[in-house]
Amino acid sequence: MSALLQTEKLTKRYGALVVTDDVSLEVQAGELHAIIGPNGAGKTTLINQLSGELAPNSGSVRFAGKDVTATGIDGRARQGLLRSYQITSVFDEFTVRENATLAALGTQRHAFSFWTSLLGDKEALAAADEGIAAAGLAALADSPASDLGYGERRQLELAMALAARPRFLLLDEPMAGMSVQESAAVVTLLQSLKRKYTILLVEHDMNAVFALADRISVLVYGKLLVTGTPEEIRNNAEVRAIYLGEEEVVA
Ligand SMILES: Nc1ncnc2c1ncn2[C@@H]1O[C@H](COP(=O)(O)OP(=O)(O)OP(=O)(O)O)[C@@H](O)[C@H]1O
Repeated sequence: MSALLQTEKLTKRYGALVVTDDVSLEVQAGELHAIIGPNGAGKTTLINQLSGELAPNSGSVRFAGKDVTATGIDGRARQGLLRSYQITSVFDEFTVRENATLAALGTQRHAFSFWTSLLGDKEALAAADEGIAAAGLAALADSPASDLGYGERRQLELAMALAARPRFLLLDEPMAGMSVQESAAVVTLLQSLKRKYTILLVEHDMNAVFALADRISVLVYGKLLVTGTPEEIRNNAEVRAIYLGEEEVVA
C-alpha cells in the first residue's frame, strides 16, 4: 500500500494558539484511518485543511501524488478527495435520488446548469443510485428529504458524497447526535464501505473507532502523538493516560 493522502509538517495557528502543530500524517490507499483526541485537540481544524476549507500557515497536503495545498474544496473534490457533508446542501423538497443526482452533477459542471439535465443525465443518475445503495437508503430513494429522520439525513449526506464517486472520504463525526441503534447502523454501513474507499474518520465514539479503524492517529493539543493499529493504540501508555477514565479505549 502507498500513501494516498499525506501531510507534511502541517501547521495552523490562530494568534498564539497552534491548533495544528507540525502534523505529518500518511493515509494509505484503501485504509480506514481514524483520528481521535480530546476535545479541542484540533481534529476538525485538521480535516478542514485536508478538505481545502482552511489554508494552513505552513506545511503541505499531497493527494494522489500531487501537492494540493493551494487547491480549494471544489478542486480537491474533483480529484476525488471529498468531505461527507458541506459539499452541497440537502434540498428538503427534493427526493433522496434528486439530491444525490445533484451531488453527482455538482462535481462535474456549473451549479446552475444541472436543472435542465437533472432527470436526463444517465451517468449522474447511475452514480446517484450507486451512492444511495451504498449508503443504505435504496428503500427511500423516492422519498422527499424532508421525510427523513436525523440518522437517515446523515445517510443522505453520505449518499451524496458517494454519488460524486470519491476516492477518499473525509468523515467528521458521522455518529454525532445519533442514537445507539443509529450509530450501530452507521458502523455496519462504514464496514461495507471499507476498502472500496479510503476513509479518514474523526469520531468521538470509541467503540465505533476501534471496531472500524485499520489505523488510528491520536492528536493532542494539535500535535500528532502516535499512529498505530487499534491494538497498539489501546496499549499505548500515553494514550491510556490521556483517556484515563474513558473506559472504552482501555477496555
Ligand atoms: N477560527 C478559530 N479561531 C480561533 N480559534 C479556533 C478557531 N477554530 C478552532 N479554534 C480553536 O482550535 C482548537 C481546536 O479546535 P477543533 O475544533 O479543531 O478541535 P477538535 O479536536 O475538533 O474538538 P472537538 O473534539 O471538541 O470537536 C480549539 O481550542 C478551538 O477553540
